[in-house]
Amino acid sequence: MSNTGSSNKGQYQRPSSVVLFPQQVNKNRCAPISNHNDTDDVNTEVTDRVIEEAISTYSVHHNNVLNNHQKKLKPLNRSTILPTCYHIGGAHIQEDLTTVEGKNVTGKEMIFGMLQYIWPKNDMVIRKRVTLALGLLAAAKVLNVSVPFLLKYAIDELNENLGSSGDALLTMGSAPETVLTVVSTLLISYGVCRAAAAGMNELRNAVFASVAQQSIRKISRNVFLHLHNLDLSFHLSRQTGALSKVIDRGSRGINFVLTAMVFNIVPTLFELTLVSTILGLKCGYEFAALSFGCVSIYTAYTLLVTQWRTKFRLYMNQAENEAGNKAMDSLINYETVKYFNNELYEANRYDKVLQKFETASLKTSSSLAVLNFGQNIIFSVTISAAMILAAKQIVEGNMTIGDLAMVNGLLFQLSMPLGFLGSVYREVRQALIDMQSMFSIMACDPSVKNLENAAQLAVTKENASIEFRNVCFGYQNGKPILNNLSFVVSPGQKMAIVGGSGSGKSTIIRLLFRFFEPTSGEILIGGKNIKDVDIDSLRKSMAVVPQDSVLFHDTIMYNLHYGDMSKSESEVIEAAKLAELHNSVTKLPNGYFTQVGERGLMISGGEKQRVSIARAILKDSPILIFDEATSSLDSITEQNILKALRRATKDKTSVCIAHRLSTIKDADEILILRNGQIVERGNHQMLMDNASEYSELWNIQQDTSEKK
Ligand SMILES: Nc1ncnc2c1ncn2[C@@H]1O[C@H](COP(=O)(O)OP(=O)(O)OP(=O)(O)O)[C@@H](O)[C@H]1O
Ligand SMILES: N[C@@H](CCC(=O)N[C@@H](CS)C(=O)NCC(=O)O)C(=O)O
Repeated sequence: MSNTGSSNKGQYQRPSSVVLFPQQVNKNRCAPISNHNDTDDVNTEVTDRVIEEAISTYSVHHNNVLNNHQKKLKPLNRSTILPTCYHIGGAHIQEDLTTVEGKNVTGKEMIFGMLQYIWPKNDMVIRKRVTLALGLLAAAKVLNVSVPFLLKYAIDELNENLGSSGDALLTMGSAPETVLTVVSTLLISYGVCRAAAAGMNELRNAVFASVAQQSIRKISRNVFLHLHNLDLSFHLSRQTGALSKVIDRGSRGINFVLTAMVFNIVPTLFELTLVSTILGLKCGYEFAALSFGCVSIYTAYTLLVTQWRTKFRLYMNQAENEAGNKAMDSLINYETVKYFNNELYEANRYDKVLQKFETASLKTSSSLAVLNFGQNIIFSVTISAAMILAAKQIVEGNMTIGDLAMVNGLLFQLSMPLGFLGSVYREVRQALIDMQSMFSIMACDPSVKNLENAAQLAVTKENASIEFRNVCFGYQNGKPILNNLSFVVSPGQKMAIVGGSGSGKSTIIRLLFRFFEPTSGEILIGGKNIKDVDIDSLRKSMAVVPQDSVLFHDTIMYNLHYGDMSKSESEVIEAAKLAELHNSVTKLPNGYFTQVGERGLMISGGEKQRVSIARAILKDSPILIFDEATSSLDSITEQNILKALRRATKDKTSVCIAHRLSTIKDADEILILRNGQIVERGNHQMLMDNASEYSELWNIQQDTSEKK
């Protein structure tokens, strides 16, 4: 069994902040749907990090067989973890997340999934908020539409009461003071309505922000929990970094779609209907047709141009990622670059990608200019045409000058939310793709799951037996790993498993923990087939010291406490003493509150392994499993640990996987495994008495240690 624990040291550590592009700092906000707040990107990074770490700790714990190259986390480029519309100029374009694809999800399922969060069954507070936000939205739109009306009335009032010379003193109707009072009131109302509409929009944002944030939180939590409930095989076959991106983007996608719907698409449609109806009723059907026609042409033009220019953004994002990776790779290889005097070469290589970025970026901005200019022309032509029509009606005596101002105001206001249509379209499309990835993971079912009404496994020291009955297993069809394996470990006994690399030792542990199901045969614990019992209770009955001790990026105390969060600090320290860790920890600058660093890289391999042992001791389960528990220890520590292990395993059933035979000499039974089959079995003395493979191995190891 190879020890991959120490090799973690060579793994890539993501730099905390490498800002390679100044643009990445200049976040772009989509004004009409700006419910991100300034802390969003920081939070995203933190959430991303926490999720990635938790999942990677999970997969690394159980993923000893994957080689280090596969296990390396793909470095996250900063831009890929920024929320939507914080990316350079707006959307990110879908990267290849095929590694995390799950089941196919229909649009209906996605809408239903989304509604569960925005209109939750048992949360009246959220429902009230959504209703209030919609009410505010309708009120704001009505107020907005009334603004041009107030202007119209003010102009008409002035116009009707002024003399033809325009001299205010030569009023034709009411007294000048009265006219002024009426006009002032109308114009003050104009200002109040404008301000009130803006105020209601802000209030609506504030009311809905909490719904959106709560749904993001709930979704992220649910997906996270779901990921933990999925099979080990799911995690082994997927990239952890990509998984965390799926959660992040998917939940943000939902937020984006909701926000775009509630704040942009639906209100704009509402306003369009309102404006067209008013224009139709008040000014005639030509005006209604004009506004409808304008919006239709505008929409078609925007969608077409947006589709055409999306490829420039794709090139830009690709070049950005490439440049980020090149710079990162070059900086990681800092020493190598120096050894070979290749600084200029590296800079030129980097510059080539920057050139690509520059070209794509220029195309993006010039195509944006085309889009914006075209959109502007469509509205300008419409407004001009509408005013010419109005002027004609005024001349014919069917409309007033106030009506002309009203038509202008209504159409101008309509153009405002439509100014972001292209971005909203692009972002919503992207959000739907992101949501699809997330919902399809949510639709993945774990293949190992509890039977309905599965019984709790109640294992005590007295009945803590383990039995493998004719167990066969293979990870892939046609490649058997365990071959008709049978053995029994009685309560309180210590069994050892010895065998070459790849002989299937760790697989036995994975089957015991029910990370996989045997192809045939049965596994019994405490006399119960583990297939029939509750998985949680099964895993509670065993404590494991894994081959690869990966720690959480927290303090030693936190990592030890992880064995059993319900235990007190003094019990944690007691466990650390039993695992011969206490003395090493007290020598550290912050003692138990020393940070262990990402994946525990800041403490030694031996210390990490003792943390694992201590937390297994803390878990205090009737069955203890050691997968090469002493592999990272020097001989002196090993002796101490062995003492500790003997103490820990006293009265407990234990299974020890070991390469160093000295560590399992006292086992009640030793199994020698080859190609998933037991080739020799017996206790140390019995095996030594025969001319066994074990005795040969023992002698070789004794010779080696004597030579040392
Ligand atoms: N998830 C997996 N998918 C496919 N094959 C796997 C998987 N995990 C392990 N294997 C293969 O199964 C075989 C047994 O693996 P296992 O980890 O049980 O060996 P081991 O005896 O513990 O080896 P080592 O001493 O090197 O840890 C190996 O050939 C390994 O490549
Ligand atoms: N009027 C255009 C552009 C709107 C706009 O300015 N969008 C912001 C993002 S919310 C932006 O920076 N876009 C850059 C781009 O589209 O390249 C449209 O309808 O899409």
